Amino acid sequence: MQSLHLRLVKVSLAAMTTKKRKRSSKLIPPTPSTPPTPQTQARHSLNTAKARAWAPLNLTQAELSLPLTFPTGQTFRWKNTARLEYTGVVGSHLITLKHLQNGDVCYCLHSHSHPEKAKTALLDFLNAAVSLAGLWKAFSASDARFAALARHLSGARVLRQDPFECLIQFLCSSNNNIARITKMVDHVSSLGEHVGDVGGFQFHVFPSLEQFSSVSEQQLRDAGFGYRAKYIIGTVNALRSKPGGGEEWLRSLRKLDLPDVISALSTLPGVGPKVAACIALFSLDQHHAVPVDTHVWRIATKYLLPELAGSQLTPKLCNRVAEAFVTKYGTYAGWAQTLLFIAELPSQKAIIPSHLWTIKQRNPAKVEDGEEEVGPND
Ligand SMILES: Nc1nc2[nH]c(O)nc2c(=O)[nH]1
Repeated sequence: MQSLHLRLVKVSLAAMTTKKRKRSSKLIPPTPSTPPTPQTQARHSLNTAKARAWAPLNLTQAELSLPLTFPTGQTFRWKNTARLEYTGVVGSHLITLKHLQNGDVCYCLHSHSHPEKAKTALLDFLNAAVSLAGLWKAFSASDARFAALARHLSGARVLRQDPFECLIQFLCSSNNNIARITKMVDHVSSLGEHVGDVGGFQFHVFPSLEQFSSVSEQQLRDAGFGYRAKYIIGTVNALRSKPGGGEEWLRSLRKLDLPDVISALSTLPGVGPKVAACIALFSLDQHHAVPVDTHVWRIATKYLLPELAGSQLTPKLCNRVAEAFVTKYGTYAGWAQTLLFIAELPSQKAIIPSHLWTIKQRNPAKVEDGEEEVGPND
């Protein structure tokens, strides 16, 4: 478990290059939405760091590693609130998860209301019904490199996020790095109801589509969102025009087949094939969705489709890569992609033997570029 902690420290340091700090500081800190009410204040005092009530979750570290699941690019809402502890909001429930000495995960609710509902929502959010160890055994049997990486990155799980929350986060993610995306997501999150503070972080329920309507493109631009402001507001407007409600429309995509899900998401401003695949995988039960960007292309041309090395990545080749992943790993190919993607993050390099690295040396010019997409520069 010690090595997991070291890794976390590395994640924070990786986000602190001078240039990135300069760019990040352009983002105006979010204004708190509603001041704490007597109810929320009472809620905070229910579970102070000293008097927390922890309960087991029946997930071992091989099923869920918090440091490999939360700060590695699929959600930007969970905070590292203490050593081997992460806190976030699922629905309206403020929850802290932590690893015990033996690696098992336990949880603590910061409110006494609806504990059963909160636990059910948490298990759903964690995709707990899917056996990660079982999947990885199968992936490892068909791929020796996957097997070698899996030994070092045990417990990197795919989440089942709220689709609207996932969509807005990935609109913030385009050409962006984890530190800056997190600031943007914190900013918009502050539009939602404040549910508590833990470890010095403020937590909010993710704002509803209706709450997003109170923000203008200019306000987001002024807050440092750049061109993403237009996409967020355009998407909010497109969703608001859906008969029956935009959040319901998004949730209904869970019942469709992957190509229809990608087509539907692609009608929203700012959603291209990669962002659509991330939303499909991380919130819409599309376990074989495979996000393809330059980082995944590099992995694919080195290990899966060497005959394509040297070609230019086109939308057609993106599909070819996704198909190659499905051929190799099957109906949960997106879960395999997640491990291979995480293995590329520099924050993981300290724990992965160098013979397993795809990139042997980082390109200093790209490291300087704080706009680089989530991936090997994070
Ligand atoms: N597991 C993955 N996480 C991601 N975050 C992000 O921006 N892209 C990816 C990805 O391809 N896989």
